Amino acid sequence: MEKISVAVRFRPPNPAAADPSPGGAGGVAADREWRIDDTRVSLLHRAAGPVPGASFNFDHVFDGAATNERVYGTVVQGLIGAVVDGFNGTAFAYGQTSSGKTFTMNGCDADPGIIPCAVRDVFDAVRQTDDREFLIRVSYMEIYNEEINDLLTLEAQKLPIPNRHFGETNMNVRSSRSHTIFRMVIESSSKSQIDSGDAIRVSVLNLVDLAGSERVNKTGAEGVRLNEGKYINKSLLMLGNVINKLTENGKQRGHIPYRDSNLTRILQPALGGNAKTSIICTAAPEEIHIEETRGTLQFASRAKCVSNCAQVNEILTDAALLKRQKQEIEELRKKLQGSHSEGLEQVVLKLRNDMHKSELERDRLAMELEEERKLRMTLEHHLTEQQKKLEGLNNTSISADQFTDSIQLDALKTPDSKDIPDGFVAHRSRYSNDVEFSPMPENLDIVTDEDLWTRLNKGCVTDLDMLEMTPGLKRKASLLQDATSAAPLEETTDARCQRLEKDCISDRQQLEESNARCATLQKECDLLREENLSLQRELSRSKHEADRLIAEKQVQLDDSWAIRAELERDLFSSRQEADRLTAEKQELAGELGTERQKMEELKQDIRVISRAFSQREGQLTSLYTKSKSILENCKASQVGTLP
Ligand SMILES: Nc1ncnc2c1ncn2[C@@H]1O[C@H](COP(=O)(O)OP(=O)(O)OP(=O)(O)O)[C@@H](O)[C@H]1O
Repeated sequence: MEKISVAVRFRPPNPAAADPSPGGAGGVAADREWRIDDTRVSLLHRAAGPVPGASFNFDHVFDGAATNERVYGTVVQGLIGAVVDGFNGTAFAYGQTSSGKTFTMNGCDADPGIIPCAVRDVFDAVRQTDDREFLIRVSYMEIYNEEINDLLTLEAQKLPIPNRHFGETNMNVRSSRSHTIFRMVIESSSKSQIDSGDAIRVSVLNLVDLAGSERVNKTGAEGVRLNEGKYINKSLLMLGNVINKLTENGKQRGHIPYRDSNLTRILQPALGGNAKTSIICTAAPEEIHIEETRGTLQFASRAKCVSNCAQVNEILTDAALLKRQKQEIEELRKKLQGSHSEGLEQVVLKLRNDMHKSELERDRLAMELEEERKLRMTLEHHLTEQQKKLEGLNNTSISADQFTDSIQLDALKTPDSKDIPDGFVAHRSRYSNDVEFSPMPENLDIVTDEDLWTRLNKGCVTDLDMLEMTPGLKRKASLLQDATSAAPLEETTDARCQRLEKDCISDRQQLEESNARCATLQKECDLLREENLSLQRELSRSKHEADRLIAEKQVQLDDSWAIRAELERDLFSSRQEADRLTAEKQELAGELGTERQKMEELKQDIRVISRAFSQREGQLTSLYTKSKSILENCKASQVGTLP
C-alpha cells in the first residue's frame, strides 16, 4: 500500500483579476494572505497572525515562481519509469476555475506542461529499454456534460484541433468546460528468445485535466455556460465523495460510489486501486479566492490519506503461466530442501546439544550440592560435639566424664595415674561468687585437697554441699594430692580449651563458607533449571515452527503440483484440440481443393458449352438470315409472277 502523493501549486497573482463581486477588494491591500513553505501552506492575517485551522501540510508546495518543468520533475517524473515498467500511473490537476490546471497539464511553448513532458519521457524510457519491445497506444478524451467524447476522432465531433470544449467566463477567458483524460497504454514483452514465454506487461498512464469548480456569481455563467457549470460541479462533488469515503475507517467505509459519475469511473484505479497516483491541486493566491483555495486545500488534505496498491500488470499466456508455475515449484522445492530447513534442523540440533549439556551440568551441580550438604551436616555435627565438649570443659574442672575421649584423658594423666574402678566423679554444679573457703566434708578427703579445687576452679571455691557424687572414675588421693603434678594438668586443660575454641571458630567459619557455597550452588542449580526449561520451550517452539514451515511448504508444493497437473492437462487437451482442428482444417482444405477443381472443370464446361452455344447461335442466326432473304426473294418473285 502506498499513499497518494499530493502537491499544491499556487499560480502567480493575476494583476488583471479584480473581484467581480459587488464591493470586491480589487486594488485594496489584502488583510489575509497565504504563506507558502516547502511542504506547508498557512493562512496569515496581517494584523492577527496565523488564522487558526487554516494550516495544511502536503508532499510538495509550489509558489507562483515554480515552472512546469520543476513541478513535473518533482511530482510526476517518477511515475513515468514505473509506468514503463508495468505499473499503472495517474496524475491529475484539481482546483477552482482559473487556478492554473490547464497551464500545469499542457503548459506553453516556453514551459511545456506535464502531458508533453510525460510523452517525451515515456519515449525516452522506451528507447533506453533495449531488452523489451513496446507497443504504445494513445487516446485523448473528454467528459463533457457527462458524455465521453473521443477528441482524436474528428469525424465524430466535427471540431477543430484542439477539440476540447472551452468557453469564456468572467473568471477565465479560456475556461475548460470539460474534464480531459490523456491516456497512454503501454504494452511490452521481452525480446529475448529465452524469455519468450514471459508475460506481456500492460500499463496505463492517465494524465487528467479536470474542469474547475466554479461559483456562478463569480463566473457570471448563464445559459450554456451555466448548464456546463452544473455538470462540472456535480462530477467534482462525486469525486470529493469518493475521496471522503476512501479516507473513512475500513469498517465504516462501506460502498465507494465510483459509479456515480463517469469521472470517478475513469479514475477508479487511481483512487484506492491498482495505480500510482499524484494529484496537483492548483490554487489562486488572491484574497478574493481564499474560501475556494481553502476548499481546494481541504480536498488535497483528504486525498493525502488515500492509499493505493499498485502492482505490475502482466498478461500470461498458457506457456508463460506453465513456465511461471514450474519456476515457482522449483523455488519451493529448493526452499524446502535447501538452506532454510537445514538451518532449522541445525538450530534444533544445537538446542538439543545445549539442553543435554545443561542437563549434565545440572546433575553435576546437584551431586556437588548433595556432597556439600553432607559435609555441612558432618561439620554441624562436629561443631555441636565440640561445643558440648567446650561447655563441659567450662563447667567442669576435672570432670572425668568430659574426657571420655581417651586422648583427652591421656593428656590429663600423670605417669602414675591409673583408673580406679570404684572412684567417684565430682561435678561442679555452680560457682560461688565470693571467694571463700567452705569446710571440707569429711567424706571428700579422698577426692582432692582444698588447694587443688581452688586451682582447678580458677580461684572460685566450689560449694561442696552442691557437689554431686556420681559413680565413675576414681583417682588415687595420693596422685591428686601431689601439688607438682597439678600445674601441668591446669595448663594442658587451658591449652586444650583454647584449641577447642579455635577449632570451634574455624569449624563455624567452615560451616558458614559451606553454607554460602551451598546457597550459591543452589542458585546456580535454579538458574540452570530455568535455563533448561527455557531451552526446552525454545526447542519445542523451534520444532513447532519447523513443522509448521514444512507443512506450509508441503501445502504450497502440493498446490503447485495440483496447479501444474491441471495446467498440463489443459495444455494436453489444448494440444489435442489444436491437432484435431488442424486435421479438420487440412481435411476441409482438401475438400475445398477438390471443390475448386470441380468448379474449374465446371467453368471449363460452361466455357465450352458457351462457345458451342455461341457458334450454334451464330449458325442459327446466319441460317435465319439466309432463310429470311430466301423467303423474301420467294415473296418478291411470287409478286412478280402474279397477274
Ligand atoms: N503557474 C502559472 N504561471 C503563469 N501563468 C499561469 C500559471 N497558472 C495559470 N496561469 C495563467 O492563468 C490563466 C488561467 O489558467 P488556466 O486556464 O490554466 O486555469 P484553469 O484552472 O485550467 O481554469 P479552468 O478550470 O477555468 O479551465 C491562464 O491565462 C494561464 O496562462
